[in-house]
Formats: sequence, C-alpha cells, structure tokens
Amino acid sequence: MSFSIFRQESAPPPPAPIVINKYSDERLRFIVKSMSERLELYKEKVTDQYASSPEISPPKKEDEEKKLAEAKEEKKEEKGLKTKLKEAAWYSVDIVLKPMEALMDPVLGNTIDPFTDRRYIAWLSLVTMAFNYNTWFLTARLCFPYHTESAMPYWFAMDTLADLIYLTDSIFFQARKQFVKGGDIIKDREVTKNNYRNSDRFLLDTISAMPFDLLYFQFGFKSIFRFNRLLKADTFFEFSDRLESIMTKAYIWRVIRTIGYLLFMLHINACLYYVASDYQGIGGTKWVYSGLGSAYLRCYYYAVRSLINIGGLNEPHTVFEITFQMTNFVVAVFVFSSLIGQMRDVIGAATAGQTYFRSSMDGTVDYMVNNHIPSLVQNRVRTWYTYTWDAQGMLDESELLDKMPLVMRTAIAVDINLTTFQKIDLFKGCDQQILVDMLLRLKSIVYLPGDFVVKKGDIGKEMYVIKSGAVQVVGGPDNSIVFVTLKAGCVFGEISLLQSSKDGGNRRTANVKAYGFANLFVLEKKDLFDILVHYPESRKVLARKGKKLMKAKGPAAAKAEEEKKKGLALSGPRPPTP
Ligand SMILES: Nc1nc2c(ncn2[C@@H]2O[C@@H]3COP(=O)(O)O[C@H]3[C@H]2O)c(=O)[nH]1
Repeated sequence: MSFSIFRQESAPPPPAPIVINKYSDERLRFIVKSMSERLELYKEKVTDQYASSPEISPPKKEDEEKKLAEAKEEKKEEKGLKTKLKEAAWYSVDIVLKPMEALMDPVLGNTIDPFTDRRYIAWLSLVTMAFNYNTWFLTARLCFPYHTESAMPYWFAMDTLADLIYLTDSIFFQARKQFVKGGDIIKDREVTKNNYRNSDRFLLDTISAMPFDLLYFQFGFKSIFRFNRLLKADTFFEFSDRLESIMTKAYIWRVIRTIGYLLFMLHINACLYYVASDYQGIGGTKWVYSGLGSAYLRCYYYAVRSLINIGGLNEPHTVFEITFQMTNFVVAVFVFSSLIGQMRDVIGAATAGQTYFRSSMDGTVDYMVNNHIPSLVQNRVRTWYTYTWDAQGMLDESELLDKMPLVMRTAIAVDINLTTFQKIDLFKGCDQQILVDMLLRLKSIVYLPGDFVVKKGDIGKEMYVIKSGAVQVVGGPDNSIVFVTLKAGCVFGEISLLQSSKDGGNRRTANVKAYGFANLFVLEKKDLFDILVHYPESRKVLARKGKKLMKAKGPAAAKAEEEKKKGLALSGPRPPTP
C-alpha cells in the first residue's frame, strides 16, 4: 500500500528534453543565462550604482575638494605675489610722485568732482586740444612732406608740450577723480588713485604716453612713432559729455562736434590723396596733385569735391586712379550720409520743442477750421498759443516735470515759487510744508486780455495765484466797475473755495477778468483739501480766514461796495467841505 502511496506522491521523472537542434538549444540556454545575469545586475544597480560598474568609479569627493582647495590656494598665492609686486612697484613710483602731487593739492584739492568742477572741465578742454593736435597733425605730417629741417624744432617743441599735457592729466587729474561705488561717492585720494590705476583708461593712457618717439634715433624723425598718442580719445569724449551737461544750449556743441568729424574725414581723404599722388608721381598725370600751390589746400579741395560728390574732378585714367576714386565715392556715400543724418538728428533734437508747438498749434487750427469756429475765437486761440510759447517756452510745464522724481520736482518748485507763496497773506500761520505740497500740485495757465477767469455765481473749484500780469475784480452793469486790481503774487478765488457748499457758500462772489495777459497758477479745491487732511491745524486757520473773507468781501459786502461805487458814479465825488 505504502509503496503505492509512495509512487503516487513522488513526481514523475521529467520528460527528456526535446532537442530539435543541438546548436539552437545551446544558444537559447546561453541567452536565458545572460538575461538572468543581467537582471541580477540591474537589481544591484538599483541599490548601489557603482557596485557593479567597475568602469565608473564613484567620485572621490574628498580628493577632489582637496585638489580644488589646493589649486585655489596656489592661485591665491600667485595673485598675492602679483599684487605684492605691483604694490612694491607703485610704492617706488609714489616716492617720486607724492611730492609733486602734494604741490598740486592746494590748487586741485584732495579729489576732483568730475561732474561739477568747472576747473576740471577747463582742463579737459586743454587735453582735448592736445589730442586734436596729435590727431590732425600726426596724420598730416605722416603724409605731407612737413618734416623739413627748419620745421622740425617747432614740431618737437609742440610734441613735447602735448606730451606734458598728457602726463599731467594722468598723474594729477585722472588719479584724483571721484567715482561712485555702490551708490557712495568715493572721495578718498588713495582709493581714487587705485581705482584709476586699475582701470582700462589707465592702460590706454599709459600706452598713449609711451615714448616710442625714441625710435627717431634709429629710423629718423617720423610721426608714425607718435600714433599711440591717439589712444587718448577717451578724454575727448569725456570732455564732450561734460561740456554738453553744463551748456544751456548743448546742441551748439553737438553741431560743432559733427562738423569737426566731417572736416576730419575730409582731412584724412586729403592726406590719402596726397599719398596716392606721390605714389603715382606728383604732377605725373592729370588726376594727381599737380605740385603747384599749397599741397594741403589743393588736396583738401580735391577731398571736398570728391567726398561730397560735387564732381568737376579730373577723370582718373590708370587702374590705381580709378580704384582710388571709386573707393572715395563709395565711402563718401556711407560716411557722409551717416554724418549728415547725425547732423539732422542734432538739429531736430534742438528744435523739437518748437516743432511740437507748431504741430499742436497747426492741429488745433485745422480742427477749428474744419468745425467752422468763428474767426474771432480762432484768433484768440492763436494768440493764446503764441503768447504761451513766448512766455514759457513750452505749452505745458507739468509735462516736463512729471518725468522727474519727487525730490527733484520739489527742489525746482521750491526754488521757483516758494518765496512768492510765503508772502501770501492767506497762508500766513499755516504749516510751511503745506506750501511745498501746494507747489507740487500747481498748474500754470495763461489768460488773454479780457478773459473771465472767474464768473460770479459759478461754483468755485479752483483758486488762483498770479504768476505774472494782473487781473481785475469787476462788477456792476456791464462789469464796468473795477473793485480792485490784483497783481503778481496775489491770490483770488479763495473765498468760494474755503466755504462749504451749504447755503450756496461755495459760489463765486465776484467776476474776475484778466487785465492784459495773465499767467496764473491754478490750485484745485480737491488738491487743496487732499493736502489739508494731513494738517488739521492749518485747516482750521484757513477755515477761520475764509469766514473772515466772506464777511469782508462776500455777497453782502460786495453789494454795499457796488452801491457805494454806483452812488459815486452817479453823483460824482463830494465837494470838499469849505
Ligand atoms: N467779492 C469780492 N471778491 C474779491 C475782492 N477782492 C478780490 N476778490 C476775489 O475775487 C474772487 C471771486 O471768486 P471767489 O468768491 O471764489 O473769491 C474772490 C476773491 O478771491 C472783493 O473786494 N470782493
């Protein structure tokens, strides 16, 4: 029985593998084996990516960090050594320079503010002259035969003078220039000096001052050895910027500068023409310089005719001449068109205000003509435009000031109008800050002769301060009675403004008419009350003054005054008592 059980429990022997092809069977076995190996490998990789990938060794962090630190240290040391060497070199230079610098201290001060110091700008003009001397004369001397025996001492003297100016600029001026670092103005002399010495400008200045002229001894007196002097161009541009910033009419300088560029292009062309003529043989053909008269003048004349495309030149014949002439024409098209474009921009910017005024006036006139506005009104509008432009040089001052930060606007407003406002009786006893706040919200407006600024009975929404001209408070039939004439610095329109709207207290108490052209400041009620919210004490003061004014000049007082004036007009002045 047990035998039978045993037989039932034990598994039957596996069937003999079916071998179809011995080779493919082995192949399959191999594939299965490598797949299971691969599976194991991936499993391992999930837990430790470097364990089964001997080709990728895990980064040895510590080693790398150590190496990096060492490299850094080495660099630091190298840098430290360089700085030390540099410092030592400058130390020895300073031993020579410091006594000289000390001599200049009383004249130039410890440091120079390059933006506002006029002495610095005057100095820059001298350096610019030296730079221009080098630019114009070095090129001329290189091309024209100007290094004659007799002229050489003069050239030498002038060159030395220009070099001295360059050196003085680098040693005494540039090293003292204040600069801005992280918003701070650096005025420490040692720091300004180091800043200059580490700048690109210093590098260029140093190269420009290098005495390559010493090569004269080897190669003779040739201006080419001084061409490094042209690297001082930065000073010229700095001078140009500074001059523009201090000039009231900067466009004048811009026009001069652009003309200068134009003349210099012609100068270079004249030099090249002379060289080309010399190469061809002076007077050799009809196209080249003939050799007669002043060489520079004749060549410059050629350059003007050629570059400005005036024409009327002798025809070039040789290949060289044709190529030269053609290049001249092509260059002229690009260079001159851009220079003339630049000139147009400069003049356009200078007259931008005028153009804006013209276009807005033309636009308004067109609008009035299209809408058949009576010619009387049209003429008044034209007069307003012309007078406003003549009086303030712009139509809307606030447009210009709006772009500035508040501090600047305040500074300008305080400077122009605060003294006028301080004299106004109405604001006496009020906080001074109120006046400043008011100045910032004023709008300037021009009224023509006879214009009504304020009409009796209207709701008062603005008050006015007279900037220039005069206004009249009028009443009676046909507004023929003049109660009072108010001049520059007076306030009007304040009575209705300071009254509450209850019982119609906010209505204008009189007519106010412009007498002649009146330039007024307008302060809106809303703006005034916005300001007064922050000054309750001043608000009370103004309210009290408003009530007083109402009593003194309000409707009742005005009526009495009117009656009085009417009476006077009918009966004439009373005869003096005998
Ligand atoms: N009613 C009146 N107004 C005057 C007089 N003098 C100047 N004004 C000004 O004329 C303005 C007319 O408008 P408001 O009533 O707002 O404020 C008035 C005053 O500012 C005067 O004698 N009487």
